[in-house]
Amino acid sequence: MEGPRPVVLSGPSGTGKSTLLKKLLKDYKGVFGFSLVEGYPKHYHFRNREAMQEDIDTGEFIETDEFSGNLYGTSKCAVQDVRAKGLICILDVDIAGVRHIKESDLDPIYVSIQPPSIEVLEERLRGRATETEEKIQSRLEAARIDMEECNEPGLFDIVIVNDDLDESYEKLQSVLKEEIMKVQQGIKS
Ligand SMILES: Nc1ncnc2c1ncn2[C@@H]1O[C@H](COP(=O)(O)OP(=O)(O)OP(=O)(O)O)[C@@H](O)[C@H]1O
Repeated sequence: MEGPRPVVLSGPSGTGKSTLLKKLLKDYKGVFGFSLVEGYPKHYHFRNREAMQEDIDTGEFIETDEFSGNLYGTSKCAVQDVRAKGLICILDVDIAGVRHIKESDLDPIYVSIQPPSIEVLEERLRGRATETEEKIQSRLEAARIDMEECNEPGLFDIVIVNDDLDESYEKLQSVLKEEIMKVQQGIKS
């Protein structure tokens, strides 16, 4: 397949994925891209519910979610579109999404961002002050599972324990170096 490999960023909520991603987007302008999200019934990229369900059933979607009757998701096709533009497509998915992508032919680089400990994660979630107590508890529960499963052999190319932010960012850049260089060379030529 043409174009740079996509990147899967996974890991518990509050572990620092958005923080690291923001740094990447700032330092490497015009290198990364995001796949469009399609949805029903109220969505900018509107899909007919039956047609979308058919695509979900045949495995065309990497991730879907339904919230208050709104169905939305990311299709493999949308990821390929970003790749065809010569950009590294960023996918922020949970571990179930990672397993699903493994069954596809997307061939991304799999990166897991983990907290140094559950206690530190709790501090970060509380420090962000964006969640209710109930939400914090459910995120911590999901995090415990994620922290265990991320070490499963062959699941991730790299597991970055995000303790020192600069060190984590260095590690992230180094695992993406080859793909970043491909895009930058493409921009120059
Ligand atoms: N290495 C770090 N050391 C200390 N604090 C950090 C570090 N990385 C991120 N943080 C802080 O932790 C909080 C959570 O980070 P962030 O919002 O990036 O997490 P996330 O993984 O993107 O979460 P979500 O999946 O819920 O969007 C933020 O307040 C951020 O500033």
